[in-house]
Amino acid sequence: MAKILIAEDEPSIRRVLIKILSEENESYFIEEAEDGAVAIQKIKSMIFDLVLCDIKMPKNDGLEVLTQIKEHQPDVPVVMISGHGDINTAVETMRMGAFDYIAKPPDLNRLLTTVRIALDNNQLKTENKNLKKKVSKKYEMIGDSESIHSVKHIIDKVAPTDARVLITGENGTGKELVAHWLHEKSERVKKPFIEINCAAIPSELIESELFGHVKGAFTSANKDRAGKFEAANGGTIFLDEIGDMSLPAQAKVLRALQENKIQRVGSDKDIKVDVRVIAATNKDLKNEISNKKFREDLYHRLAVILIQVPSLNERREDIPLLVDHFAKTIAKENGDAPKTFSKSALNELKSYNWTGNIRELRNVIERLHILGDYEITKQDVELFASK
Ligand SMILES: Nc1ncnc2c1ncn2[C@@H]1O[C@H](COP(=O)(O)OP(=O)(O)OP(=O)(O)O)[C@@H](O)[C@H]1O
Repeated sequence: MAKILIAEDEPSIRRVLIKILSEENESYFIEEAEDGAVAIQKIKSMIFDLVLCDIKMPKNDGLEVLTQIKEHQPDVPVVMISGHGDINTAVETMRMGAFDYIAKPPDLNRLLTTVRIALDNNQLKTENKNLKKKVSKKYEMIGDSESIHSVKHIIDKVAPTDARVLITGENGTGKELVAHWLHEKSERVKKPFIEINCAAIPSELIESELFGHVKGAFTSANKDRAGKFEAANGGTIFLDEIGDMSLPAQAKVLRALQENKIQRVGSDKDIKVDVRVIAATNKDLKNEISNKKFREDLYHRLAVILIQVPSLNERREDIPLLVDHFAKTIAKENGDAPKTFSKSALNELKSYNWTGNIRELRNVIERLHILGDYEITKQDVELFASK
């Protein structure tokens, strides 16, 4: 249900506007203000999705109302209503942040189109904001240990540069989280962050996945297709599980890194790309190099900056914080009130020998939440963690 404020001193025009809008959509909730002062008072006490605002009004004019809206509800779209001779002022209000203006007497079609666009725009903005909030919550990096602080410190130092980063660490230690923050804190943030799990893609498909292909390059290539490198142009590509990439694909990635150019599979045309590369692996790449499974030259190209993400066991002091974080998020996901673990329960969780994978800790908290068991013993932890 959209909440609309109509600020207009001429009763006949106010009536027409209310009629048009109510007929357009019965669910619109419409508030009226007969002068600028009433409009300002309503703006201070209610949240609106749209304001239609006359320019000439007694007490406070449309410009003053607009200024107040920008101060109290900066995101709400404001459509100004201008009479004869107000056109210059109407244009001025656009500079002040008005969404649009319509002339008096209001033309039905123009009014409805403007209202629809303004409301859609507003909804999109709100959805975007919520999405952003969700994304940053999802990527929260919890921890106060020295090791996690040093990871955060490197992220802050390295993120704004274009340096390539190799992130190492056991499964589920938070490598993806680190890659995400390197992008988020860089100037590339408004451009794409493209992730590719090299272990999950069959080796015969990885080249086409990374670099795209042209029609006819192979049997199922029935049209030209861009790959992830092109999709990430201007942004960041995150090559997760790079240690599992085939040698031919490694050779192609190496060329892309050396020359900032790629070729789609089946084409010899170079395509310039500007992509920052971040890679991650849980493998010991030095070992893989000795075993001829990973190219040494590629390693050196990738590992300009090395970030070693500590495993959970190396930062046990963070366990109570993580437990609290997971208990809260799991409770929220289930629509329950968050509960807290006792000190002795936390100590049991802290002293358990985890695999290092943070997901394991989260799973245990989830099981305990489902059972409503927040008072746990060593045996409980062992039982739940080993499941
Ligand atoms: N410091 C942290 N604070 C809160 N959650 C974390 C932290 N580190 C990791 N996580 C969570 O643990 C899970 C595993 O993290 P992530 O996927 O980043 O690990 P990974 O090392 O990339 O895993 P994999 O090796 O399986 O690719 C995710 O749900 C992530 O949100």
